[in-house]
Amino acid sequence: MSEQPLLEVENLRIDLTVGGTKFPAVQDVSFTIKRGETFGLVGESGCGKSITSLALIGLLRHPLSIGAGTIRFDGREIQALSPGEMRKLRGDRISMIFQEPMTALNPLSPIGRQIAEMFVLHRGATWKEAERLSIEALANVRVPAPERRIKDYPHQLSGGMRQRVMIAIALACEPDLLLADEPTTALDVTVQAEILELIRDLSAAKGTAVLMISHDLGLIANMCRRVGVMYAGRLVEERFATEVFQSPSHPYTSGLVASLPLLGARSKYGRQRLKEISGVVPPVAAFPTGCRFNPRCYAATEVCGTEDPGVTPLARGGLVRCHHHE
Ligand SMILES: Nc1ncnc2c1ncn2[C@@H]1O[C@H](COP(=O)(O)OP(=O)(O)OP(=O)(O)O)[C@@H](O)[C@H]1O
Repeated sequence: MSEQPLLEVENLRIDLTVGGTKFPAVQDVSFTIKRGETFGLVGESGCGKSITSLALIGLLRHPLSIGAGTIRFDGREIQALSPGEMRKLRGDRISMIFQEPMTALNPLSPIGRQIAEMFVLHRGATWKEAERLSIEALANVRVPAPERRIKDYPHQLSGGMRQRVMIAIALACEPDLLLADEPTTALDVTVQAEILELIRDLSAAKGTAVLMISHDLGLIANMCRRVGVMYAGRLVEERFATEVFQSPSHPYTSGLVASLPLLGARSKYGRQRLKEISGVVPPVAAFPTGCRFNPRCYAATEVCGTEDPGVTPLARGGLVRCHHHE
């Protein structure tokens, strides 16, 4: 395993332009992902997880843009890549799966053809070879009778099967990094578990690094080695997944832990089970001064409303952004 991280995000800022004014929707976000590592971004809706992942693959569009910071993939700065190089990177080395596969699949094309296209376009396979490879790819994502299924159109499949097809397409070219943004949110619980297991097994078998995004800390902690907790565009804590549960440092993380059905009782701050964090994530243009979590924080003092806490490294690795962390 090479020492250099596969992905390095350094002080990323993403601006949201509204009426000529730029607001930092994401600010000072830094994290790294090593080859083969699973890293999760967690936080409530609107914290900036999705736009962070879009920035990594050059897919931010107006009114959003990268305002500052660097993103390096395998040592290369992605902001310096031409649109053509970026497209190639997306097809060959970084791929994505989303919450709703229907938006990514072509409704008018049989699924076998859509998988085969990946092998033809990115691997130079002939259509004949590509058909064989697509049957293999469907078998790998545990789709039964793949030689018959390749002729199906997306609407003929269940949500879980469509997500398997998306995973087959995403992993067809054996990418180094898979971005998975809420890949199971639209599925029912049993199917959700199967899909997560599939992502975990396939990425482990191929050594694919995964950036998993979810609002569900339980899911992220189960799937990922390290976890970044985002709140209002900032990374407020970054830890090994196991430590997030055992000793959350940021009150927001503690709130997320306390709101989990089975683990709530263990949280340092939330003794009650299923304790909710009161309030909502503010809109980008109304982020509070000081610590952005301070209006919702039970531990907030005067300084939290006036001064940005900055980042503190934690003794056992990781970091926290809080004036009163423990
Ligand atoms: N195209 C856009 N135009 C205006 N604001 C946007 C746009 N896309 C995202 N935002 C805003 O940027 C912030 C971060 O959005 P983002 O989608 O990254 O959040 P998230 O944490 O992934 O939540 P979700 O799970 O709901 O997608 C939100 O306040 C959102 O409203």
